Amino acid sequence: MKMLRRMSQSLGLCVTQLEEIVGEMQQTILMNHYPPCPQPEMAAGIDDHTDIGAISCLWQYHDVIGLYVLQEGEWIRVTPLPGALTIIVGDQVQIASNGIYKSPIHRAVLNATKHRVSMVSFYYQLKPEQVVAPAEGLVDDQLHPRLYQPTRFCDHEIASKGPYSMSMDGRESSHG
Ligand SMILES: O=C(O)CCC(=O)C(=O)O
Ligand SMILES: [Fe+2]
Repeated sequence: MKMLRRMSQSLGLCVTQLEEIVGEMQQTILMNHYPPCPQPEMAAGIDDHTDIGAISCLWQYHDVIGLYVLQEGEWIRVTPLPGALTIIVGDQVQIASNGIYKSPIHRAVLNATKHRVSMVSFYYQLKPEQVVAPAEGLVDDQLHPRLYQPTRFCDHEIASKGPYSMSMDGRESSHG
């Protein structure tokens, strides 16, 4: 996957290293429909979570805001741009990059008056027993201690209690 190759290079790793660590991937496409709700704060869209796979590519209908990302304790709106995809780093890339790339906590909320549609393409391990660990070149004893032990994708999935995760920062999923 081209994106993982560029990310690998940006970390100073060899071009295919992230792909090798993450392993062979499969893709699942999910369509989300959020009906309008006069009191959006009273309804659940998709609760706070991180995506457990490697990378998610999100398309959202450009007219309706609904995706928020948690950054330094604040929920930041992700404004959809016509024709653009939003790329969400998943837990596996956070592990492989030893925490340099962050798998952001995000949520989707309902709109008071408009329908919202989004489509997500999740890329994640084909083999559930694939072991993912931080790239050796990103770990050293002084400045960059190992943040994650080698973890099988299936164990991470169980720890996350399903396809959505809150296990990266020790919080539990309230989703699903
Ligand atoms: O609908 C959205 O904008 C986000 C959906 C999402 O985060 C997900 O399905 O994992
Ligand atoms: Fe998500």
